[in-house]
Amino acid sequence: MNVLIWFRRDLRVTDHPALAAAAGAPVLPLFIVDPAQWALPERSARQWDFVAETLTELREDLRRLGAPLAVRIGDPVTVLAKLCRLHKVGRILALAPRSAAERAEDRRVADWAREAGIAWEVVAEGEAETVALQAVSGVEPGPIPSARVLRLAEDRCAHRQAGGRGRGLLLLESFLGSRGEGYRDCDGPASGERGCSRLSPHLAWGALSRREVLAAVAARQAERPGGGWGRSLAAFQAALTRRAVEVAPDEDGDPALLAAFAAGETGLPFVDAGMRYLAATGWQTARMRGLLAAVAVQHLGLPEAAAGRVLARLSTDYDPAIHWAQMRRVAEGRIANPLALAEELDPAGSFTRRWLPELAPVPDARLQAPWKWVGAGRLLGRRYPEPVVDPASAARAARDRLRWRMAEEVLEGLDPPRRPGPAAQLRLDL
Ligand SMILES: Cc1cc2nc3c(=O)[nH]c(=O)nc-3n(C[C@H](O)[C@H](O)[C@H](O)COP(=O)(O)OP(=O)(O)OC[C@H]3O[C@@H](n4cnc5c(N)ncnc54)[C@H](O)[C@@H]3O)c2cc1C
Repeated sequence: MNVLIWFRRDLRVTDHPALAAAAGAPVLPLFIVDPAQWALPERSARQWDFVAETLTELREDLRRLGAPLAVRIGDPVTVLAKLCRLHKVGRILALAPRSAAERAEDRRVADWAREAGIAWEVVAEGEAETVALQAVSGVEPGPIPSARVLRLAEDRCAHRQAGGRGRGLLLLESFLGSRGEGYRDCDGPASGERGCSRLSPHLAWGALSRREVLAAVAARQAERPGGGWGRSLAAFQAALTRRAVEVAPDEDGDPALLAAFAAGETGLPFVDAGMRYLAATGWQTARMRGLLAAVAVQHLGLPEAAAGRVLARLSTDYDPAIHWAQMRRVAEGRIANPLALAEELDPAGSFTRRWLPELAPVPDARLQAPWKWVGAGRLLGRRYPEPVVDPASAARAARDRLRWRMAEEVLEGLDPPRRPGPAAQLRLDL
């Protein structure tokens, strides 16, 4: 019986139990580009470009094993139905879904498959041997579409990470070989660029499996059990095994504030520098993402969903299963202090100055609060915006809102928002 392997956020041939389960039968490996998913506001061309590069490499890896990847554009059920009919497929295998949207899609596929008399199996992630494949004959691989073909808006990201498993493996090697030693203390926006693993887009799209990265970490731990390496590897392991739960986005917010936040034009220099860095690279450290999300939700009062969509669209590694859980954690967490955090993470101001060249005339002492500078009148509202909120009173208002919300939830008999425990806490300052 011909077997179709449906690739989704598992773009690899190693550690792929669904591929291994199909061994012996003719297989049709498939990736479906669903235009409805790619039209969502949290999706962007930078994400697709990364995926397209990863698919190109996956196609080559699968071709070497014996069955190249087919790529089709369309609604998943329609595409699957057509391919099953054309190529006499009787069984479809896929790895388990990770997000609510994927789980909903799986329910639709299961209903259709039952009606159509096709076996539909979801296989759990895990270790698996890479096996030689026999291709279903007569399948046109089909082009991997460009972002333009998918009608994704133009999206300049000058320093985007390149896709492909090979790139991911190189990052893993350099991280475990040298870059990772100071990982535990690398949460500033400048040090994090080199000191973090930068594996997130590769993990988000499954070009590397979490299991194989954890196995490589364990091997390194055996070589370097203590000291800086020991602490950093333990912290990295904790990040990799953090639970990812999706919280569905639902609301919109004040369009002017949202636009200022998205453009890095809030008038709060460290926040704007962080947003402009994210826009230019598609990546940020966890601590900076926490600050950006916190300022958006707490100080600017933007709904979690609207702020989350802006951050998601700019992130090459957007992963719904991680992203919305983190947004919720930040929204319910401690109130951030962007000025204090700027002082801690960018004490010399070099990161802020690099991404906000218009602040060149502002002296160091006023860099993070240019409205207090005597020359502010020549700069603010002209080359750089006035702050859209006063950080201190916005923080007080956010604290009051959070207290009210907790009180209301207790009155309604619900659990108050859980505060993260010390180990998991985003280190945002009060
Ligand atoms: C508001 C907010 C939104 C976020 N959205 C995303 C997202 O869409 N995609 C994403 O991959 N990460 C997201 N994160 C988590 C984290 O910021 C990134 O994983 C990290 O910055 C990616 O860089 P890295 O690969 O160098 O991470 P490293 O620090 O080297 O960590 C290694 C891997 O561990 C995993 N990881 C790290 N932190 C977390 C976490 N808190 N929860 C679950 N897994 C984690 C990631 O897969 C990451 O690649 C978000 C964090 C916040 C605060």
